[in-house]
Amino acid sequence: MSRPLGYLEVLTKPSKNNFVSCPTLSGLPSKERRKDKDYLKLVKHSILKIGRSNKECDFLLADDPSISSVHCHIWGILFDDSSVPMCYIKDVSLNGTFVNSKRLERETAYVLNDNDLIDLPTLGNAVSFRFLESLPDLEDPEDTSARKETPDIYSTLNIKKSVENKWDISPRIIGNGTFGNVLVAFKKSEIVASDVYSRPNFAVKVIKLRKYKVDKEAKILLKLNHPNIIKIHYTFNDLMNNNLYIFQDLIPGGDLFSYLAKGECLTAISETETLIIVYQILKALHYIHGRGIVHRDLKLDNILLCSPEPCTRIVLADFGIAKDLSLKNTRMNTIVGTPEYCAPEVGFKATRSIIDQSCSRANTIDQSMNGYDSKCDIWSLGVITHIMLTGISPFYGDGSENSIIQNVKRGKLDFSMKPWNNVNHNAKQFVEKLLEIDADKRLDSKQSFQHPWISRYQTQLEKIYQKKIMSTLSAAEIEGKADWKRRLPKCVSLSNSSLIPNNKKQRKNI
Ligand SMILES: Nc1ncnc2c1ncn2[C@@H]1O[C@H](COP(=O)(O)OP(=O)(O)OP(=O)(O)O)[C@@H](O)[C@H]1O
Repeated sequence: MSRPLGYLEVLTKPSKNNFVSCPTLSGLPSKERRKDKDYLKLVKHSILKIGRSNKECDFLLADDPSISSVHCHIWGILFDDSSVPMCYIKDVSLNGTFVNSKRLERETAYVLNDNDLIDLPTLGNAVSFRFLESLPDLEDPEDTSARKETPDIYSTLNIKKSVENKWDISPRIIGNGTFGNVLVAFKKSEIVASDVYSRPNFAVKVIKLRKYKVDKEAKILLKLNHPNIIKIHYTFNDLMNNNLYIFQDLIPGGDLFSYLAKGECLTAISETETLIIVYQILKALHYIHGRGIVHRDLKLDNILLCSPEPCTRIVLADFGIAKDLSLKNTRMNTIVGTPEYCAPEVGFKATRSIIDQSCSRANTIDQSMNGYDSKCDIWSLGVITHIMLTGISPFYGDGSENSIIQNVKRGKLDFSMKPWNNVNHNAKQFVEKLLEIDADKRLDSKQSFQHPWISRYQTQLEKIYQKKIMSTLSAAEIEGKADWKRRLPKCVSLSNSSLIPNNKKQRKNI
């Protein structure tokens, strides 16, 4: 059973009806009672919902009309088993959710820190929770000696606490990869600007720059502006320490790999959920390929979710080895990427010199001599789609590079495997067309949209896309364009004065 990623101590005296079990948490130990206190557990990638609707919420506040049917979402993300969980809160209400007396921007996720106080304004007594990273030691609650010493991340990673007096970097690591660490960051100007509102969170990727290498990732990202591509706000090159800082949106739902990972293996998701993700990745690929940019490292880990649930907005990240061909329209030759997702024409470092002319991929050799183009991203999308539909990585074998190479050489997909049983014929054909060894015959991003698996549902997919994107972009980004206010939950609106945090200092400032 997965360990809790955090706890909510219920500070408001609960009435006997206000805790309900919910479908996402059913069967899991979602509540714990200790010394007369109730603690709600945050379970990996399950969203805990608080509000008035007994159909949708895990914690029910049915008696108070100022609470929205779903008032706020709280969830935890675990990057991997060795990392510290990240927990987030998002307000989706009319009357607001407050953390440490500051109101949260609606539809925007915020990182929760140990001991944060969460208040929901009501007509009667405020409803309050305390967020805890772990449960207090009940034997001796005052004893802090057992608590973990947090290492000094700044000196361990050799990174700055503050950049150019514009950005603060928190010691919280969201994730890490081969090239860098990603941490939570804040814009300094937001401290003054958001006197009442809580400060928005950003992410900063800190990459060790190899000498004489330019910051290609930042340069490419700065050119792009698309809802399914990570948005960057600022970059800073620390020449003294050879570090590049890329400040970007924080995408709070974790990556697709963690989303699919249950226990020891990856699990399949429904065809509809897969379709919605594939549609968004295709939008992003169509956008970048049209501008001469090739990602070259498309994989589950580089696809981020705005929240850990079906139908969410997804965002392509990690343009660390992306290539910009817009200035010089050539093909590429460098062998890069992750073998499991790597198109045959890109080649594998281990075999480029000894590739066997007699293998069924003879044409691949010519292609690899001629270089490769943006279709390498389409192959990777084929691998990703295969995994989402079946939980199986098509060429993974025993995971070694040799085994992957052998499997890619054979290029055979096995649709007789059980997980394919309930998958629609069009979906299988789509995967086949993306995992076509001959890159010339492989679909490109435009043709992929025209494949029956996608085109048949185009209207519905576009509707879901517009709705989901509108609801997950922050209010500021969609201001003036959206009708999101009309879609607010039906509940009693508190007067403006009731929205002021119940805190003297705050009142003075207003
Ligand atoms: N903007 C972001 N918001 C939230 N999480 C992020 C963000 N950027 C990256 N991450 C998390 O950090 C992880 C590592 O980031 P990234 O892939 O950019 O690093 P990398 O060193 O280039 O990785 P790789 O080894 O895949 O090349 C991602 O898998 C993701 O879980």
